[in-house]
Amino acid sequence: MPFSERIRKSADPIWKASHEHPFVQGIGHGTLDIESFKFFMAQDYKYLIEYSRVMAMGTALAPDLETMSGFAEALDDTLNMEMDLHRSYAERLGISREELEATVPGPVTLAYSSYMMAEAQKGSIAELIAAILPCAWSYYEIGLELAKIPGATEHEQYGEWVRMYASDEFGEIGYWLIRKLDELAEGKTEAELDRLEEIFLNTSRYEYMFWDMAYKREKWPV
Ligand SMILES: Cc1ncc(C[n+]2csc(CCO)c2C)c(N)n1
Repeated sequence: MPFSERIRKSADPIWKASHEHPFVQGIGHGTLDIESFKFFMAQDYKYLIEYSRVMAMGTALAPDLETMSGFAEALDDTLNMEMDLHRSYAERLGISREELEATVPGPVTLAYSSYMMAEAQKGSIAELIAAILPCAWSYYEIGLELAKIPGATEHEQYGEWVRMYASDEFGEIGYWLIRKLDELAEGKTEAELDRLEEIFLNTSRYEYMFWDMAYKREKWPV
């Protein structure tokens, strides 16, 4: 069994909880409170800045040109395609560019992005990929699931979001990371694989927490 299949299986209960979360279902059915969506997009914008730094580290740590170029491409897609979605939604929803950039990261956003960065700084490309993979892979799965709901891709507010994450272009980034991790997993000891699985499970949990904090518009308690 490829390593990606093993970790996807063990993360299944967490991923199911994310798919069923009222925030995710609310996007698909067009019923999500727009204030929660605005909150999410602003927090996500800050998250994506940190995610981009991790991908830049992946570019620097890459052992060969093919891997380097894959990371550089994914980095470009995040900064210039995915974050464009956030910038255009923000404009439409009345959030200025300054406001977007000045968003204070909430507790989950900060914890999630700091954890990814900490794993990336340990220096192994496999750990870095294990940390960022749930992000790219789970959004594609969610995008595809939501796109099956009648009317979801055409919804006035959330249709564009669903179309972007269900797109082949986003799928490709996820599949590329999966292939890389499977290649890197070959020849690793069971203890090393367990460690990669633990990282993958942790960022899968953070993905769930991110949906939940956006739904509740969670702020710092003091
Ligand atoms: C919390 C959070 N998790 C995942 C994504 C989705 N995402 C982030 S980077 C990337 C890969 C290509 O750029 C994808 C699909 C997000 N936006 N926010």
